[in-house]
Amino acid sequence: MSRRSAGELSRYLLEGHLSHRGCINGRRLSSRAAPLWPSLRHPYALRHLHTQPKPAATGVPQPAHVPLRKQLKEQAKQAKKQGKKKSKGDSQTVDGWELTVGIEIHAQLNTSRKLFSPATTSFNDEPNSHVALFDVAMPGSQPLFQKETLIPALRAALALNCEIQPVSRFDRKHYFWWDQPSGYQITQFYEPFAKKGHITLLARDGISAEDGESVTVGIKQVQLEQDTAKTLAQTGSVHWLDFNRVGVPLIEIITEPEMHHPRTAAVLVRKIQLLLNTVDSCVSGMETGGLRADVNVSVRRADDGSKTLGTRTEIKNLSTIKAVEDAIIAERDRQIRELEAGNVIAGETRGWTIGSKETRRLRGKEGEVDYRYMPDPDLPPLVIGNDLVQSLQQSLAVLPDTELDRLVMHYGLTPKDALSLITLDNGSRVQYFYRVLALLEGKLRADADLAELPDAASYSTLAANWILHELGRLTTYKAGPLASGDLSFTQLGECAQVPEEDLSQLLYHLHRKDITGKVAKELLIAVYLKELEGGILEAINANDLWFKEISKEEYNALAESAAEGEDKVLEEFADEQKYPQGKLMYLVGKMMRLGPTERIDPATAESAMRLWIERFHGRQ
Ligand SMILES: Nc1ncnc2c1ncn2[C@@H]1O[C@H](COP(=O)(O)OP(=O)(O)OP(=O)(O)O)[C@@H](O)[C@H]1O
Ligand SMILES: [Mg+2]
Ligand SMILES: [Mg+2]
Repeated sequence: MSRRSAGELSRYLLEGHLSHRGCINGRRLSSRAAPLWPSLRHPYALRHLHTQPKPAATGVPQPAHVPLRKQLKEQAKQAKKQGKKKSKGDSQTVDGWELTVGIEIHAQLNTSRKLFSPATTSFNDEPNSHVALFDVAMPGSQPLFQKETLIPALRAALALNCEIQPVSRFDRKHYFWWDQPSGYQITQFYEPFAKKGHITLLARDGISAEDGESVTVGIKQVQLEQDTAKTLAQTGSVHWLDFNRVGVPLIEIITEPEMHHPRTAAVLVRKIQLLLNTVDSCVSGMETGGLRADVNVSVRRADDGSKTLGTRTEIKNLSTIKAVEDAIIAERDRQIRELEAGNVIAGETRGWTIGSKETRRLRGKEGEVDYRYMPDPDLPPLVIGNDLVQSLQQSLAVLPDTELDRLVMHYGLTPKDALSLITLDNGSRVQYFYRVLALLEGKLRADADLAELPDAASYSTLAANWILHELGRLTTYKAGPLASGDLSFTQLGECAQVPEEDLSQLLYHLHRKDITGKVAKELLIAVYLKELEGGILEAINANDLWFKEISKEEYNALAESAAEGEDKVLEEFADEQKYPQGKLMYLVGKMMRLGPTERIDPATAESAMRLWIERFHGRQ
């Protein structure tokens, strides 16, 4: 259940199980000795650079990032809206046409080194402070493959069910732009390290209803490649360059053209993001620019008997899941309009701006010839031993589908809560859940009052509910003392704002009904605001917050008082098959108001009210 650290697995590799012959005349260049590469601050400094549109756009300027949580919220809102609509109004299909989508995903690997230089990867440090000579194509420098970068890449390929190739090679893909100092990107074109994988998308993942219960999409290949420098546009025609990102290892995941509905394509991107995160291949997702998607779209008439797909256009650099769906819909509709008007579709690269309705042409689609692919003569083949592959396969983290099943079956969570837990905070929230649960379980086990451990679902759902909803509520305040920012979790699931020990102690007393939900919520806020002097127990004792529940007789008397003058409401329960929950809650609410609220347990009050109703109708 818990993750293995990258370091632990790296040690396996460093023991020499990866056959690596090094690079021709490879020279180790210390990252400390790397020169500070000056940013280009003046437009004239760019005079030797092409100003034609950039032909390949793996690392073009970053559009505004939308936090994952916001993306999920937006998606939920949209799904709700779409759920209410009749399928006719849904935009997943167009009568008479078939859509085909294939996706390329570029994801930054979770490594501390660049792909071909010993410079360390860094995204928040001073610009140009992590740059080796090779990264800026300094004459005389040569690539030196950093074998540790292979570990997260292999984990990703295994999670995508790929066949790992024992021998793969690196190629040069040429294009000229200021973010690529050597004039070519080193990638894997002819012989990638992983091929023939697949991923299964399920109805519960949110695929389009037209795809039924599940759809399996082939992964054509996964290849290793370099990222480009980051361009920071300034006013006028000035661009600043940060070479910290140049040479950072990426994987490109290429799917087969096997998706036929926009939402299913968006779900694929989200699921791959979750998968990469779960196996620690990538730590940053779309929300921080660590993962970007290019979508390839074509249409053909539904009655087209031939096996040939329509001409594809490619929309580059989509940075949110919603953008994937929206851009596909817009491009599909544009292509259909063109074809219906008797025009042909030109193979081209197009762009998409968040919030717009139309894709826009960027340039004609560059092909193999434009890129002048050639094997990189400075890099030997990459030879991957089967023992390494097997070890990584065995130590692979539990994949999201299996984890979701377990959260639902064993811990009793709803699929929706289970999915939220797994998805939030790049998978750290579910790790926090396990940490809290382990402590809570320990406390329940040590509880001398309990003859046996309660049903796992009873305390797991309580913990999940608090970790998702009550913790979530803490950070929704825009003003006041609670507006102290988002909760932050480490990758292993530690949370400094609400330490697991405090939350588990709080949940332990809540589960035992030692304290009320209201008191528990106040204690949580106090923990978050760091207002507690000692721990939870000390705070309960010091403020005498223990729940002093009223007696059974008092519950019954309260039920009777609440029912007084409510004959009309009570009649609604005449048919025992129909038990109007809203009316029942109305009566329970009345009980709470009539009695000493802080001494009443709503669940026990509900049972007392039910009993009273049954007696009223002569059924008990
Ligand atoms: N007719 C089609 N309709 C929709 N998608 C297609 C079609 N033909 C190919 N694709 C998809 O286009 C993508 C091609 O990606 P690939 O990386 O192989 O080539 P590329 O786009 O030319 O390269 P790059 O953009 O990396 O320079 C794949 O995801 C594939 O499934
Ligand atoms: Mg590609
Ligand atoms: Mg492409």
